Amino acid sequence: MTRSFTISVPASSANIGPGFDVLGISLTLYLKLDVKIDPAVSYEDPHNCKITYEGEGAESVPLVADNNLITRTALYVLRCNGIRTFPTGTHVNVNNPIPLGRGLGSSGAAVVAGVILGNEIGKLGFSKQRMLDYCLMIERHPDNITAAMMGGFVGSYLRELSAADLERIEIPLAEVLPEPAGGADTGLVPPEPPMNIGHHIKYGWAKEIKAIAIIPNFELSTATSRDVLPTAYTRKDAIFNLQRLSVLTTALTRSPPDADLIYPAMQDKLHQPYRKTLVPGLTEILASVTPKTHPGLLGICLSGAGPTILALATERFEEIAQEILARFAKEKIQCTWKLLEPADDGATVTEH
Ligand SMILES: Nc1ncnc2c1ncn2[C@@H]1O[C@H](COP(=O)(O)OP(=O)(O)O)[C@@H](O)[C@H]1O
Ligand SMILES: N[C@@H](CCOP(=O)(O)O)C(=O)O
Repeated sequence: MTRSFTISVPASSANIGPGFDVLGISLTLYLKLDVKIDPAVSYEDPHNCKITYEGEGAESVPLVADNNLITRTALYVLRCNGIRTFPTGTHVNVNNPIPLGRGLGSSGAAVVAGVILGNEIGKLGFSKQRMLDYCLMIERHPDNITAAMMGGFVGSYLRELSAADLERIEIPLAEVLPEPAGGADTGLVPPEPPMNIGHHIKYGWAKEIKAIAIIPNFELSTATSRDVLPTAYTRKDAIFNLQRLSVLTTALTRSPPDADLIYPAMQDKLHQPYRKTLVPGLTEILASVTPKTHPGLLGICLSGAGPTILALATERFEEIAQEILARFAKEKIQCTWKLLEPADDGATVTEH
């Protein structure tokens, strides 16, 4: 029997200033997979999976099942559960409006979509909480993944794992995801993730607050942007962030939002100062676009690992965006911008 369904997963912005690897907001920009399984059709593919792709990344994303992040993730979930390939006649059409490598959680959305795809195809019946465990074996900071899966404005942490569980989660990624084998199935059974790796809480969000994403026209991989970070911090800098984080999560729930509280609470000393070398103009933009110069602005930060800038505001969205665009233009960087809101439902599956 033919089956078709759609998986929808939102983009996300991680960190929100001081919440490095902790805070995330899902955003109303959705990666969509239209999946059709027709056993009467046979695709010439060793994994029985035909991938078609539209949108961001269409020129670069591989369309081979064991090489594409979405289907490779789905294969990992299936193989952990004793299923080697997609069912005969699987067609996955990807529609992706999330720009790649810009700090808007494209890889997080792809991993979440892949885990949900594996769960649906294998009829595994996992809860979102269990699916998070699978996601966290692949993308190991929980901020984007949790926001994309659960939706809304979320805080998350990783449970301290037992020595045996730690061994399972610390194995190299190449041993978790099936390696592109050019068609040959190596027979590898990947390790199942430990239970309940990630814990999260969903905060409220003041209805007046919208998110302006200013997106530069260059990619910055999360890995490169993490490589510039130090391995140790001073107590002073850790306390600086913790103090702001403790205020910010509640300040963003209060109506009307208080810019005097939120703007300083979105300052950070753990990642943004180190990433300025990768995003020309970053320090100047963060310091000079303020609620005083731009009424309506509440706070401003690097979105995820960058290079996108996220400005939270209640009004004058166009004006704020144009100011940041002009500042990037001085650095010879062209940008686009989008006005977004938290995507409350997170990832969803709709049967047709
Ligand atoms: N829709 C997608 N399909 C396949 N691969 C994707 C998709 N989205 C992202 N990726 C992979 O993730 C990479 C970007 O991840 P990353 O550097 O973490 O940036 P981002 O901030 O966008 O998450 C891309 O280069 C690509 O390899
Ligand atoms: N906390 C991570 C978040 C990375 O987000 P992405 O959207 O850039 O993938 C980090 O700051 O490295």
